Amino acid sequence: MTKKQPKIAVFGGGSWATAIVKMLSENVNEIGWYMRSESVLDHIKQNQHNPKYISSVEFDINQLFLSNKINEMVSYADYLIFAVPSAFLKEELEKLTTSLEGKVIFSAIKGIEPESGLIVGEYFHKKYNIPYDNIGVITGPCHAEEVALERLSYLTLACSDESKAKLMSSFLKSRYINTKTSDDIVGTEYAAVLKNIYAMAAGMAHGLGYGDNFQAVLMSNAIREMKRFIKKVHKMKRNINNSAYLGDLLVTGYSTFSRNRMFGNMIGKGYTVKSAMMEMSMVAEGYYATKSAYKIKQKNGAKTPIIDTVYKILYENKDPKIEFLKLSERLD
Ligand SMILES: NC(=O)C1=CN([C@@H]2O[C@H](COP(=O)(O)OP(=O)(O)OC[C@H]3O[C@@H](n4cnc5c(N)ncnc54)[C@H](O)[C@@H]3O)[C@@H](O)[C@H]2O)C=CC1
Ligand SMILES: O=C(CO)COP(=O)(O)O
Repeated sequence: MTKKQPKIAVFGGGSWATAIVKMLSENVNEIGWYMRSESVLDHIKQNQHNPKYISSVEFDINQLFLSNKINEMVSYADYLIFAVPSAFLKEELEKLTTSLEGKVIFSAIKGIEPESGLIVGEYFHKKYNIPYDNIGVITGPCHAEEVALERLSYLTLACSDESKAKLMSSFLKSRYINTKTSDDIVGTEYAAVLKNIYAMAAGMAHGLGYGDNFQAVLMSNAIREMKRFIKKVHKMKRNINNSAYLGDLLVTGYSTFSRNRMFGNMIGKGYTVKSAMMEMSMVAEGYYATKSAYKIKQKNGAKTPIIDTVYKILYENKDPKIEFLKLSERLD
């Protein structure tokens, strides 16, 4: 007798949730997809694509179980993938009346829940009593736009229970998606959060007129800073040069698809935080992450000149030009 395949659902209606549903649709017969907007769901049902995010991706509606009722979707699924921006996670989860007991939660969110200052895995563990063996992370250098184009991409699936990481890997792997598993759920999550801050720094530098030579030094310093930071929060043997850490830093720091880089670029060019936010139709997680990461590093004493610089510019209204001059003297 073949083992029953667990039911899987994606929570979120943005670019990344849409890309994840696409990747799953290569392997999974029925995928649950929750998002808040009923009108977007109706549009998907009628037109087979998400009207707002990576709308070039076409879905086979027969493969989708669509709902804007979060409790209905939680009851339906065994494996829950969250791809809601971190700033809205708490608000979404507060709608839950259905228990999360026994569910396996994978976070595809690359951010820190702002109110608690916790990475998403820790948030589910501490606030919803989910055991760490039932928590996983979907990460890696991967932009939703390139998934839509079916350009070869690599994901890392992290979970302390290797069988769950492998199962998630089998759901996502395809002709254009390669997967790898890891047991570093804390380190991979922090890396995914921090690289957004460094990508904002890269964007700021570009907006200020620094060139490729400077960016290479910035990225080289960023990976060392990331290593120091992660070692303070969760010491274990890891290779920081792996794709989930260095790879994701590089794609976000260099890609024109990166929203964090775009946001930083606007700040470097002289936009205020408010005007840069208004200009963006998508989420730059690094903005929120900077505040949380700065607080964490104040507690653990990690040396983080790049995070400090970005924090001063975004939250203390300091002049990017002056702060980058000071930073440039600290880089090597
Ligand atoms: N876009 C990408 O290539 C990747 C994104 N991620 C991560 O995925 C997460 C989601 O990002 P994207 O899908 O790219 O975002 P997006 O910018 O494409 O979409 C924003 C999403 O936030 C939702 N939203 C806006 N206001 C909301 C509210 N008040 N309550 C609940 N939801 C609200 C929108 O409906 C939309 O679904 C982020 O943590 C991001 O770092 C991770 C890997 C790749
Ligand atoms: O995480 C990402 C790529 O791996 C997406 O980065 P941005 O949110 O900056 O677009």
